[in-house]
Amino acid sequence: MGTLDSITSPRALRDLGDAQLEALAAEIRDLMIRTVATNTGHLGPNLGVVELTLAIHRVFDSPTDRIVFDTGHQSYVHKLVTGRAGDFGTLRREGGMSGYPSQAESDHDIVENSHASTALSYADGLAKAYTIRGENRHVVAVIGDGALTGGMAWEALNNIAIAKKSRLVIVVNDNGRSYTPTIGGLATALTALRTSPRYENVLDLVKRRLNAVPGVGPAAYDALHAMKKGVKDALAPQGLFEDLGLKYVGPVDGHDRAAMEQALSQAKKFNGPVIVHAITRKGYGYDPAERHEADQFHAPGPFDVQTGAEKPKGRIWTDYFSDAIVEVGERRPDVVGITAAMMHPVGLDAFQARFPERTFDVGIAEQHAATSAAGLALGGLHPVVALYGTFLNRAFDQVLMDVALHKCGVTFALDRSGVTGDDGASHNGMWDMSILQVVPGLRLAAPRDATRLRELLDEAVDVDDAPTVLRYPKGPPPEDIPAVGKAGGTDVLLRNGPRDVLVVGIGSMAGTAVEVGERLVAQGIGVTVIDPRWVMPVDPAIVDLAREHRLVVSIEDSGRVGGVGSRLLQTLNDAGVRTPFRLHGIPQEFLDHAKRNAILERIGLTPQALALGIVEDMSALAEGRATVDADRLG
Ligand SMILES: Cc1ncc(C[n+]2csc(CCOP(=O)(O)OP(=O)(O)O)c2C)c(N)n1
Ligand SMILES: CC(=O)[C@@H](O)[C@H](O)COP(=O)(O)O
Ligand SMILES: [Mg+2]
Repeated sequence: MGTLDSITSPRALRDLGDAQLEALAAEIRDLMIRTVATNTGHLGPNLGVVELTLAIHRVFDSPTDRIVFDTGHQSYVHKLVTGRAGDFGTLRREGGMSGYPSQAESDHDIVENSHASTALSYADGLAKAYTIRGENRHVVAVIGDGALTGGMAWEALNNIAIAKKSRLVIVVNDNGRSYTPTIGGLATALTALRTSPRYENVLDLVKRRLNAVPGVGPAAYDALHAMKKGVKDALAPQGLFEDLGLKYVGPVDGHDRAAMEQALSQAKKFNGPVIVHAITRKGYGYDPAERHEADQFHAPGPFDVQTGAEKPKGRIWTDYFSDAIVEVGERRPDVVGITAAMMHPVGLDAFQARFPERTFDVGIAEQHAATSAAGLALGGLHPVVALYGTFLNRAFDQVLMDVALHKCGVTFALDRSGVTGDDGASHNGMWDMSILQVVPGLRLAAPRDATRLRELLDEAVDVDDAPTVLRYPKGPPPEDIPAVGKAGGTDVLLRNGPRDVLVVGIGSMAGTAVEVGERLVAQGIGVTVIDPRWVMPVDPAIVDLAREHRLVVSIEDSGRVGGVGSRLLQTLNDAGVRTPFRLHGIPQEFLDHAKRNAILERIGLTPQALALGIVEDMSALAEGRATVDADRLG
């Protein structure tokens, strides 16, 4: 029975002595390592915030004081000390604990969105609300150095700096990395502050001298603080936070829990906005994570606890994109690659190794990525911006008004599109094919397999007068799905019997569509299965095919509302084609975390469920029931 089991509330942490807290930290690390080794998750980030989180919960009183985690991937320790240690074995399991804060799990959790750089804005709002309501509550925001490279964080800081009554403590968890080392001027400024030895040595010297003086009291420490400010002004580079008018405490060793508590207590006393700059190491306390070259076990797959060796995983869509973009780079010297702090996860690392001067990591700054890509295109290059689908959401206006309005030849490669599953609601790439439908001139492709990914990427980078988008899911692609014919630019994947049902399989759902077709054939229903490849603009050949069939069914791994199916339906309406239409996609709701296949099963995007639905639709048609018109737009 470890100490952790006795921590049913964070207040219990205050009764523990130093030795018990040391033991607790070790117990927490051990549990996280063993659990993530099988469940997967964000081990590196959480190993780096053990002492920091314990200190926060000992100085502040959650949930009266609110704790907001930016991105939320580093909230395991917080969960463990807020009464959820017993459930930790269900981490990222369907029906189990989320890998991010969850209001449904605990009233200690408040922000669930896993999109980075939002915490300071939430915290600004919360602190102002408590001030206006006269509630004596502190807000503590934990934000990583990577998340600080996101524009929203600076929009928030600009406001927080003048919100003098906000009892807001911002803990900058500075481990120098996003996945890879954090880039940019901010990282340089943080590093300068973190590593100015003269600043540290002078302060230690002053502290030692003060301690040697008998009867040193609080006045002397206030004098030390004033001196520290003077020292910092004199020796350390001007803190960019102080230039904004924010109080600054640090840098503090984020693994020295007592030092963190002292800094947090000092910050708490300010009763106004203040930054506590904590220096930590990602993966701290687990050698395989600390030594992990690529990303210090940011989000490892299953691994061996003893050695840290990750279980080998087969090639995923990302790997095929990685190979294809290098080949494009070989033949097209004008093609450049852009990532938003996810060089390896999006598969641009090989391109970077081959073309370092043509690869840009812009930090967690998708909006800047999109508009700087427009600049690169206006300057005569062809940028390929590689993102996760869900993170394109925040750059929508940039795609619309900075890229498309100017007809810039920018290609967006959206990995993790469709249902991703493990990372919960804000990570599913289920929005891109809806929001991009309204962008004039934009061309959107959804490859069904690795061969089509390569083909479509080649076609996309040849378009220099409009934005092009490729979107593909998490995980391994299917075996190649050959076409048996063509209709316009559309691949025909299966044709059998009379023209009863036209099944439009979009991207990763093309394979499912073929299986649906095969089931229909077995039921004596005639079927044509097609893959549009380019889903925007709509291929006129599909309108002709729809006219010739008795029922059209679209299947997409994207939100139903405003997606490709909706666009196709509207196109048919506009062409006066009244063929009954059934539209299948992801229900427009926030999906709880679970494995991708389990979610697809639950929402009916499986060959069995889809085929059954079509058989029902066909009999409804035969009996003159009008249900299949339910999806027709007015
Ligand atoms: C808008 C957005 N872009 C990209 C990501 C992917 N992502 C998750 S964590 C992370 C790195 C975060 O670095 P940092 O804030 O320093 O936290 P650390 O992992 O170092 O604790 C990134 C890029 C995201 N969650 N949100
Ligand atoms: C927190 C975050 O946004 C990323 O770390 C994400 O969890 C990674 O997802 P994949 O595991 O699909 O690369
Ligand atoms: Mg970091």
